[in-house]
Amino acid sequence: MVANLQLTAGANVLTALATHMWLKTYDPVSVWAAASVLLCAPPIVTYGLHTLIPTSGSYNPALAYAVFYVTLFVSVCAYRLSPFHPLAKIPGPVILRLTKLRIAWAAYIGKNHIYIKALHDRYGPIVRTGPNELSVIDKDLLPQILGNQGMPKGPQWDGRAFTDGTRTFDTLIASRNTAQHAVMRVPWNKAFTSDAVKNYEELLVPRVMEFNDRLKSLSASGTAHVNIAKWLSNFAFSADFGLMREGDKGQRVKMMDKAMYWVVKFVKQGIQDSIVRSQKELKKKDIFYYMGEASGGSETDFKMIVESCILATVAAADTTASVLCNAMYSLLSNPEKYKTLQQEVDKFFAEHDIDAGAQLEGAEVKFGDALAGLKYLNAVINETMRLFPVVPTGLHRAPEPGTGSKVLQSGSTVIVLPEGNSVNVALYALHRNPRYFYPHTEAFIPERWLSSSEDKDFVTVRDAYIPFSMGPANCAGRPLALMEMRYSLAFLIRNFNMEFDTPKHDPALWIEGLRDQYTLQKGELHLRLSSRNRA
Ligand code: HEM
Repeated sequence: MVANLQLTAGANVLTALATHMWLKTYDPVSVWAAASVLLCAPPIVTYGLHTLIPTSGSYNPALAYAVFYVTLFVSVCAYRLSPFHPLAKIPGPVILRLTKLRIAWAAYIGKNHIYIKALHDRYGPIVRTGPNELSVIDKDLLPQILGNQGMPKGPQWDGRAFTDGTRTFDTLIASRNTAQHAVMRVPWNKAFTSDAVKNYEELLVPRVMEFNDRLKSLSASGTAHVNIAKWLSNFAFSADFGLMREGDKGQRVKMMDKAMYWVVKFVKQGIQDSIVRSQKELKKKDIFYYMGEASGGSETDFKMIVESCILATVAAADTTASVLCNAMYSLLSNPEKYKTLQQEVDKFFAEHDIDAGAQLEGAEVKFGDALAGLKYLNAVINETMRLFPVVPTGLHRAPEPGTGSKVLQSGSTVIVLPEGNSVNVALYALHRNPRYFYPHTEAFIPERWLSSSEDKDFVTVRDAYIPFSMGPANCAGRPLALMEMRYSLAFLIRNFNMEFDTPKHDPALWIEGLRDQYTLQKGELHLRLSSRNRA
């Protein structure tokens, strides 16, 4: 009997160790392969043994499972804590060396950005945030991670290809293969040349006008109480879905807020919308026009338009709205900065004679290039994206499969990152690193963007500021996003007096409501708003 137990236990200890070796060597393995081994290995090995050695007593599957799982658990924990792990020398809390459960909790409550920043404050610019994962905010490592010689997207994007139930749609943002990503990126680059962006300006200007008109009519009889966060989200969606006129009837903005959780539901709606677009609006010179042109009318057209529609909608809409809301919050929290911006904008509108209402009706009035020259406006947008980056922790990269490993070096620190391990660049912590932005790192000071490199008042290390990421997978829509934000902010500041709607709504709740769900999701921002008197 004792010999039987020893035999079963010994066989399953060896099986568990072999399973750990297999997982370690070939990770990531498919869920099915892992589940099959974990479920079937103990009974098969034990049964086989008892069949081969008839004198070994009765077959005991419960004991087999118990020994197998306990051994596997101990082996995995010991390895993750051991000096033999490739990330062993990187500092970080012990619990994160063992499991990502703590990070998963922070992500679940939407506060991953705060948690990761606290880790960097304590452990330095390179932290081990999981058994096989690092978080990095060392600017010298950014090109090696995100740049042309960097790495493709990491495993967080596995399984994120969209499906409508019958077809699968690969997306640019989720592509983990460098060559495939480069091919998929071509139409996006064509869709954001400076000529193309000038065409989008024609579509954008009437939207900005309509947005302002709607707010003006709300405040026609004095002061309007508005949740500007909701209005700005609707504004960002308005070109595609006509929300400003109809309200959020299709619940797309609401769905969007939860999109990172309920991707499939959102995508089914996105596919439906893209079918409508591809049938109706491809002739217009919008993003989809250029996408269609780039594909040359091939049979992949439809697939690409669908994929692009979904990605552009997800990538474009709540990103710009998030920055605009955070800019409003920051300006209203710093009245002297608000005043400085208002003076600059008023001067600009006067100089360009933009105040003659009728002139603004037509989309032919375009001054995006001139707005790009407004120093303080741009400084406000920069400072907002420094403190509130739209992708706070999610720039995830991993060594290209088949390359073995990636070597990262900063000064005397050398990290060898084998396949199966990954790196996150946490913009929220990077942009709030006092090494790069000093003094008053946590404060909203647009002036730091106006300083020159000789300026002694501010340290502003521009290489450490990458709100649109960098390298081959940087934000494809950057020029459009910047243009949209400049227009929207300049017109809001020019046309309205705004203040927090206190005491009815506590502005502090705005910060509490910000959630890191890959993009920075927002809560409500209640303002009192009145139209500014015009001469
Ligand atoms: C303030 C607004 C925006 C910010 C801060 C922003 C930021 C970002 C960031 C940080 C990434 C890179 C993710 C990574 O490296 O893993 C990204 C990717 C992307 N963004 Fe934006 N974005 C904005 C608006 C837009 C707009 C308006 C569009 C298009 C209409 C857009 C389209 C994309 C696309 C297609 C990608 C994927 C690029 C690739 O994987 O090659 N974004 N964005």
